[in-house]
Amino acid sequence: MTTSNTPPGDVDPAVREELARLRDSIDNIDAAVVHMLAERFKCTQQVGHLKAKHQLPPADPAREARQIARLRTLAENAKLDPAFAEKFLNFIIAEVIRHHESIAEDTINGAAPTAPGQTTRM
Ligand SMILES: O=C(O)C(=O)C[C@]1(C(=O)O)C=C[C@@H](O)C=C1
Repeated sequence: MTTSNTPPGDVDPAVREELARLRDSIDNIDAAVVHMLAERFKCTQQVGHLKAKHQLPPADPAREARQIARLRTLAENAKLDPAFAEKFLNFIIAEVIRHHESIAEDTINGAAPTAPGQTTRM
């Protein structure tokens, strides 16, 4: 593997162009990921309110196990490391559970509800 630190000015223009093209795609994908995550959190906020209202536990390990199994299969089919997919889902779900707990606490304390998309109160 070459690890030489070529100064930016010395890079072949064709290489520079290809890098810029790939980075444009990466930026588009990152934007899509952010928008999809925002939509997912809008759904989970509603789940959090529903669970709090009906005194359901924030976490549902059986549902998580099904999600992980499904995502690992999707990842394998998409040639994505299933262990990474599982870690990523667990990371997101941990944040969701934190939100659910906070909504449940606020519901018990009669705090003002958070606005859609807002995860913490001002
Ligand atoms: O489906 C639920 O019950 C949720 O609360 C959503 C969600 C998720 O983010 O997908 C989060 C926590 C649960 O442990 C399982 C799944």
